[in-house]
Amino acid sequence: MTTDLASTEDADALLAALAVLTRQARELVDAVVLTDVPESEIAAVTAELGVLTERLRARRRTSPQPFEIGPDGVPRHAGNAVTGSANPHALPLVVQTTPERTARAELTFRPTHEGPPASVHGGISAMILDHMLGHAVAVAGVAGMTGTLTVRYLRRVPYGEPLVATAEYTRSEGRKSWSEGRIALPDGTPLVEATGLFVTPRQWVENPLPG
Ligand SMILES: CCCCCCCC/C=C\CCCCCCCC(=O)SCCNC(=O)CCNC(=O)[C@H](O)C(C)(C)COP(=O)(O)OP(=O)(O)OC[C@H]1O[C@@H](n2cnc3c(N)ncnc32)[C@H](O)[C@@H]1OP(=O)(O)O
Repeated sequence: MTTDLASTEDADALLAALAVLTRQARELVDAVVLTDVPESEIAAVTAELGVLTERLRARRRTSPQPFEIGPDGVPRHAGNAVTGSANPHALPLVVQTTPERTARAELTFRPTHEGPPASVHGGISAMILDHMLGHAVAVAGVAGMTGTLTVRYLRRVPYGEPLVATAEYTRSEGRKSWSEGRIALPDGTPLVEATGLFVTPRQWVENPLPG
């Protein structure tokens, strides 16, 4: 059955409960990646998880929680793959808009993000930078879809250590806007740098994102 739960239950209470479930699901993913229990225990846990998965499937949405303007006036997207409080796949990345209207996020990758041994997968770093660069153009008032993302990997990205991601809008030409950003150590040493070109779809020009 497909049901829009938000229309039948208090939306904020539902989102809060989903956020708790999502954090637990991330714990589960981390536990799966690092578990060293014997095969029989793996099989037993798998069976229990199958039952729990079916309980969640009892009522299904047609798509993840939507992009919307929250009660505090700040845009939120609980279903987003990078920032979503209701998406276990999300880090989640918590992006701040600085007074200078740049994007800043403190983040710590986990073992589940491993690519090369003991390092974060390059695609994961690119995903985080895509979002940071997109946030930077959005808060500059020229939100767009990623057209081109150029990533330069300077140093291995560790997991389990606090890092800082920043991005800023640089310029626009018509519906094309550019931003640049980086993931760095807390002392500012850059690990990965990126430049992005974002294209504002024609229909968004009339109806831009708030910011
Ligand atoms: C107080 C606090 C406030 C807080 C506010 C917070 C707000 C923050 C909110 C939210 C942040 C969200 C951050 C999200 C970040 C993640 C974004 C993604 O991952 S997006 C998914 C991946 N990208 C796609 O799926 C695109 C798929 N492609 C398309 O949809 C189209 O191709 C699109 C829109 C990119 C272009 O389509 P057309 O029809 O508009 O393009 P045409 O009219 O042909 O071109 C316009 C110009 O752009 C160039 N162009 C088009 N596509 C290009 C491309 N791929 N690369 C380079 N140039 C391109 C063209 O050459 C043309 O340039 P010429 O005007 O001639 O100079």
